[in-house]
Amino acid sequence: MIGQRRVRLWTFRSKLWPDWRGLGRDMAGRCVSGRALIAALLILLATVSGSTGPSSREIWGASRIPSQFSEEERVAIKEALKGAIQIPTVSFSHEESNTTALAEFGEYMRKVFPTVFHSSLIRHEVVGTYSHLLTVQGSDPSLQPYMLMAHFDVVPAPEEGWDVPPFSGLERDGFIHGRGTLDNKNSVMAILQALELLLIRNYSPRRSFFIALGHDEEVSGIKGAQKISALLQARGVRLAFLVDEGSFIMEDFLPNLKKPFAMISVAEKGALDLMLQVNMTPGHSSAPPKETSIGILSAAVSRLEQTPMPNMFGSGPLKQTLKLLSREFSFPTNILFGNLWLFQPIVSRLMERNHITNALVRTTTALTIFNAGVKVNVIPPLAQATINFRIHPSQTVREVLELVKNIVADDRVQLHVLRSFEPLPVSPSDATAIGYQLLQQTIQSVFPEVNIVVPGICIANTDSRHYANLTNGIYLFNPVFLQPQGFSSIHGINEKISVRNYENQVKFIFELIQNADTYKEPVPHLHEL
Ligand SMILES: CCCCCCCC/C=C\CCCCCCCC(=O)N[C@@H](Cc1c[nH]c2ccccc12)C(=O)O
Ligand SMILES: [Zn+2]
Ligand SMILES: [Zn+2]
Repeated sequence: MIGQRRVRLWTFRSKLWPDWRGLGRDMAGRCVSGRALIAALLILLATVSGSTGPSSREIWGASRIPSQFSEEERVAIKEALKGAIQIPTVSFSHEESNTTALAEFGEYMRKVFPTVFHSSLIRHEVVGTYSHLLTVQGSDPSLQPYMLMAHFDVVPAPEEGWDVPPFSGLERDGFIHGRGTLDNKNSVMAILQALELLLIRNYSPRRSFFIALGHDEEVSGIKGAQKISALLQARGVRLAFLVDEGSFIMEDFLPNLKKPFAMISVAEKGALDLMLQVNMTPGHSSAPPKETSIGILSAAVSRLEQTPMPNMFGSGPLKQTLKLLSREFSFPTNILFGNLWLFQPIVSRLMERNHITNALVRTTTALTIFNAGVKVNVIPPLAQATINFRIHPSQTVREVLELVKNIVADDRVQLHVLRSFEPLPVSPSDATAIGYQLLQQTIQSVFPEVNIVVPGICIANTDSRHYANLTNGIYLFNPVFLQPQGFSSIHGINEKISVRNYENQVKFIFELIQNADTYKEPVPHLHEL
């Protein structure tokens, strides 16, 4: 079976080792004939054909299907994404979504990926009316399954400000434009596309895996991801790891760092939606009281905005992120990041300077809704404001509430928790963490220009939290290069993905699935007593 031939290449390579160090010499150091040398090289080439770089050859060591796609396939790959963008699968609110489009998207996937949806290895279920669960049956039941996740609902996209209509899927200057090209139809389509291409090449996976495609992630995944998770739990499924959106290959996010780095988020912030409310006696605006509901509420809200939550730098995965990144910087940042035991106070302040890095070091406070008043000459009785806090992995909902009470410090301001959830536990990123290791190795082989892979924090929330009951290995990573401008386009205007980025995303998943099948647990290091 293709992909199942297990060749311990490193053993093979170590046998050839003397020749590798001194090409053209045999094990005794004598010169070997040109023909013998060519023969050895040919055997070696045949064995590793299809691997994408030296690192993948060394690590995976099995015969593989190369992630090379024909011209015709490359056209089909991008056209499939364009078609997906044209279906306006908008989640407007918890109550309202474009259900016609959600259903159409299901039909579209079946049409574009016929091999996936007709494969005898794959069980397809529609969950929560519009979400999709695919169970891909591997040949080796001793291997623990994993899950690839994505969502196909999108946030609304009014046309104002867009260079091209947001649901056109137009290709211009090497980019496919439209809502969902980064968040997150790219992942839905890339996962299915990679599997389609593998199946067409008769690949049959060894390790079982699930593909979970949510239809309501943008409104928190209660009807989709949560239901899929419950279904899997009822079936007794435990996952080795899962991969979802939430982080990228970052470019130009940190001053003085020009080289891209891949950030795999291993932690996701918690959240607290808090409504502040002030009730006062209504009256005629011609004789206003000294303080009104609006004034009292505004002052409280302003105090919250002006008093940032504590800087938590030093606890959580960020220290490790910067430590690993330090060698990518030049002087003096390399010294600062590399010696946090000494420079932590300075670095933690530096991180606060930019709104994105600030979100990595603390619980953020975002004033998002404000309501009061109905008429210009009426003092309103009621004023309400809603604040969205994103909770740092080292804090809890209770701690944030306590801090809020102390900052507001006014009994006339009532606090109502609309919704809250704790940060997700930090997933492992050590040498034994299969999900992290697989992602890291696949990044290194598919993107040789990316020097470094670091664990990070996801500052937003994803559907993955619904699966925390099934695994402790939750990894958030999209194999796509992202610049700050691209980050602003997510939920903003002019969201787009380059054709090259998208092709590489397909290639990445094509490789990842194969790597998951050949992954070897690291041998535990034995210490001498
Ligand atoms: C030193 C490193 C510097 C690197 C900087 C990092 C920059 C961050 C770059 C990218 C982050 C992108 C995050 C994308 C994921 C977006 C997911 C999303 O938009 N979620 C929404 C909706 C949502 C989903 N589940 C829930 C649950 C509860 C509330 C909302 C949601 C969101 O978070 O609001
Ligand atoms: Zn998303
Ligand atoms: Zn989103």
